[in-house]
Amino acid sequence: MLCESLNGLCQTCNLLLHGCSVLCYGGQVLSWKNQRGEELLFVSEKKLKCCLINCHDQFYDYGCLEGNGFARTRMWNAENLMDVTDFPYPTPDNAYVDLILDDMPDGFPNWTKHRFELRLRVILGPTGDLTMTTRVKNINTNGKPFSFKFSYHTYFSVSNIRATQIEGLETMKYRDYLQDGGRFTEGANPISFQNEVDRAYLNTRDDISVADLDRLRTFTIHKNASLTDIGVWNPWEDGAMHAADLGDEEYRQMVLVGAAAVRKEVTLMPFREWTGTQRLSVVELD
Ligand SMILES: O=P(O)(O)OC[C@H]1O[C@@H](O)[C@H](O)[C@@H](O)[C@@H]1O
Repeated sequence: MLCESLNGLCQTCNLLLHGCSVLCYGGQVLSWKNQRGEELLFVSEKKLKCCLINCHDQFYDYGCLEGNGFARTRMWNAENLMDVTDFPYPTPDNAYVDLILDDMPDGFPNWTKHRFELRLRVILGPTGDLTMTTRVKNINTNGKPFSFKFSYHTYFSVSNIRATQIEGLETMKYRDYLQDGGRFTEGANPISFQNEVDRAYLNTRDDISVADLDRLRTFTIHKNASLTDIGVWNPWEDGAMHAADLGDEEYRQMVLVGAAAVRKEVTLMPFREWTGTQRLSVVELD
């Protein structure tokens, strides 16, 4: 692992020299490349914030908290996790980095009673697979449980959103955040994109694919059982024009598909922990 300063502001940790780079700001994976050195993740040219795998918790119960959680806008620290517990154990042919966020978030009046520890391990495997495991631990000393929801925001780079399909979510139930979170059932075909999509597919299978039909590239997300759901988002033209952190045309080159636990809140008693793992792999035909 090699750590360096980026713009004097944020520390990045590079896993191997070419494969992957992780940003301490927000606990985000900034770059994941294939063997030809091509970037597989989407990075907005407009702002750093819209980069890639955005690991964060959503503490929905607490209305005053930032939308989409606070972990993504906090500085995490690189710190090796000594007790491995449920974390995938790094082997000699893996490269990995451990990040921690355990500060009390300031300015969240309804959250001040709770102390938590968030850890993220990012592993780059010998075949280029990228595994992220997040552990949330309740370290309250006041005997109180807390509840949260969680999602990985994985921004895949695609050549053309109109030639992008998601496979594995057919016939699944989903919440549509563009229709007040209403529940619907997906049709029998792979998902394609003709306009804005902002959904959480519920209780999905564990392997979901994102096919870039123009580039003959297929990403697969493999998730563990504690991540029951899959979030899918593309803001389309109007949404991109109104998003402060996305260029007007950038919606064409990205799709957010990430493992999540949003159907039900996770409730943790003091000193209990929860882990959620997603592994990304890519297959290219040319
Ligand atoms: O910019 P972020 O935090 O990655 O979020 C992008 C989108 O992610 C989706 O999952 C949310 O439902 C949207 O509301 C949100 O705008």
